[in-house]
Amino acid sequence: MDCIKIFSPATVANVSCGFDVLGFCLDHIGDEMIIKKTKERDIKITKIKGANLPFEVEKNVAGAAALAIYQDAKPDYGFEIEIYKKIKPGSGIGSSSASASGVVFAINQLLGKPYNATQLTQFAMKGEAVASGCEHADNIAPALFGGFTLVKSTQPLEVLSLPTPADLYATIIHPQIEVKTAEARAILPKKVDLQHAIQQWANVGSFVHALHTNDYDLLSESLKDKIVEPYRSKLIPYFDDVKNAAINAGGLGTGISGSGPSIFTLSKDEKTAKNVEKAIQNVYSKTDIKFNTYVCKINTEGIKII
Ligand SMILES: Nc1ncnc2c1ncn2[C@@H]1O[C@H](COP(=O)(O)OP(=O)(O)OP(=O)(O)O)[C@@H](O)[C@H]1O
Ligand SMILES: N[C@@H](CCO)C(=O)O
Repeated sequence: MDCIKIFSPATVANVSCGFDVLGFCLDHIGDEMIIKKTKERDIKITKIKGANLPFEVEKNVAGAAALAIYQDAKPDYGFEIEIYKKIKPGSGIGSSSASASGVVFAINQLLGKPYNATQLTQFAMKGEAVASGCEHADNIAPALFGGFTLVKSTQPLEVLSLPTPADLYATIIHPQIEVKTAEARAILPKKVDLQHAIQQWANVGSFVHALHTNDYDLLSESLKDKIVEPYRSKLIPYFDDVKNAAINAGGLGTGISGSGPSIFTLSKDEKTAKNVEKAIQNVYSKTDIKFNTYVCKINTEGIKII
């Protein structure tokens, strides 16, 4: 195989209680990428459509991730990358991660699949660091593994695949403002209150248990964030109104998607997820902020060849 076209999905990181460790993968929202083998032994980005992003390999997360896997594999050929961006950079639904994880998935296929998903996550993290200034994997892991994931540790990297309850849906609202991950990380406190930490790790444990037991009530009770949301919600206009509207419409829980500004709500069926969509559209349609909404099933497959 000399050329491959892939779909690289959007993802929701943090999932309220699991800052930097929990994430899940969305269906139908995602970027497309075409990667070709070339005779020249280097990495080139030849086309970017849909967003104004750097073509310099080291400055583009796709380029930086591609370099990481390329320098490890040392093939006697190179790769050209075409990026068709559908996920707006700075949206909070894993735009940078879609590029980083998509490119390493595609190059691995062209190399004959020598690497496993954990090794690919490690390479993609080098790309994610270009966007956010630190190597976190909570968007990359769900894109590469599919479904819900928990990043148990980054050094050494260990990713756990969690079960996905069959009827779970996500509603996303993306207000058209940009929140850069690097900036949303910079406003966070370096130390946390012990009482808040106790509640937070109880919620992470409960959330993981709820996924294993299909316990939607427990899942709903665990979707809380005492540590990060109080700081970041200030960057997202009408966040509390969206949260109240989503819960009143039957959503299980609402939180900031990744570093925002997108907001996610989990629901226990598609009908409720669509009612949540209407309710949150109603909040933003009364303002002058442009927005998009999506209702997605949880994507258990992750990145796929198209
Ligand atoms: N291929 C790429 N795709 C997306 N963003 C890129 C890419 N290459 C470089 N960037 C830069 O990364 C930043 C966007 O990444 P950032 O992590 O801030 O947003 P996000 O991925 O949408 O958010 P989140 O990680 O919270 O879901 C922008 O500054 C953008 O210019
Ligand atoms: N865990 C990351 C996800 C965004 O890339 C954060 O919230 O900063």
